[in-house]
Amino acid sequence: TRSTRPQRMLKAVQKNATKGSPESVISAIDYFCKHSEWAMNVGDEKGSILDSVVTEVNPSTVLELGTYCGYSTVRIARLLSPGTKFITLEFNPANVTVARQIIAHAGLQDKVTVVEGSSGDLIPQMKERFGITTFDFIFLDHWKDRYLPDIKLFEECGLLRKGSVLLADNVICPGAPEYLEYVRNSPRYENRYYPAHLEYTKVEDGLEKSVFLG
Ligand SMILES: O=C(CSCCNC(=O)c1cc(-c2ccc(F)cc2)cc(O)c1O)c1ccc(O)c(O)c1
Ligand SMILES: [Mg+2]
Repeated sequence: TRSTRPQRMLKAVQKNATKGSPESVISAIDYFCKHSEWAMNVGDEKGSILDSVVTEVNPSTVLELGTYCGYSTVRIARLLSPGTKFITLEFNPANVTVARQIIAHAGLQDKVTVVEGSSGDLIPQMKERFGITTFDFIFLDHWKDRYLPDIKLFEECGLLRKGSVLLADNVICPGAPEYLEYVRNSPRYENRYYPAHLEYTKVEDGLEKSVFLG
């Protein structure tokens, strides 16, 4: 049967990227998406903004929602200090399989734990299953209609501390209007919008950074 787009992306990484080099894995995926097939990775423009926020926060605990093929997972993991606890959640088991191989090709398999399941089920298990008390940095890039229920879940589960940073992809396209309204109208968050474009296109998109004030 016909291969899937994530499987073709993995083949492109295995063919064109140097094993153990996160930068070459990132470049190979961006090249594939620009010249072969568009895919919903955060991409190079928004990826550079992600890099700058991760570097600024220098987190000890990180959660990513929406691994997909592991592109942003590799971008984040390559910047983390040794000993950082990094967990990424993916709903689709086929994507988990591809992501683990792309992360391994980058040599970053020891830096991150890829967990299969839905965020709604897994977020309440973070403390007991992974020994997390709070997250310093959270990257939201999964279903756009899950951003709002999941940020409320973080609050209810006590997974945020004063200064925790949340960065949300696609707040314009496909859009997360209810999430934006919530964080921008809540006195508990300080927000900043980073204008950019939908990965590999000229379509308007952007990232919203929200700092929890406690
Ligand atoms: O897609 C999902 C939900 S998780 C991925 C969320 N991410 C997105 O949806 C997402 C989408 C776009 C985007 C797509 C089409 C456009 F025309 C414009 C933008 C861009 C992004 O950067 C994104 O992050 C899923 C569900 C069940 C499964 O079985 C599975 O394999 C996958
Ligand atoms: Mg996205």
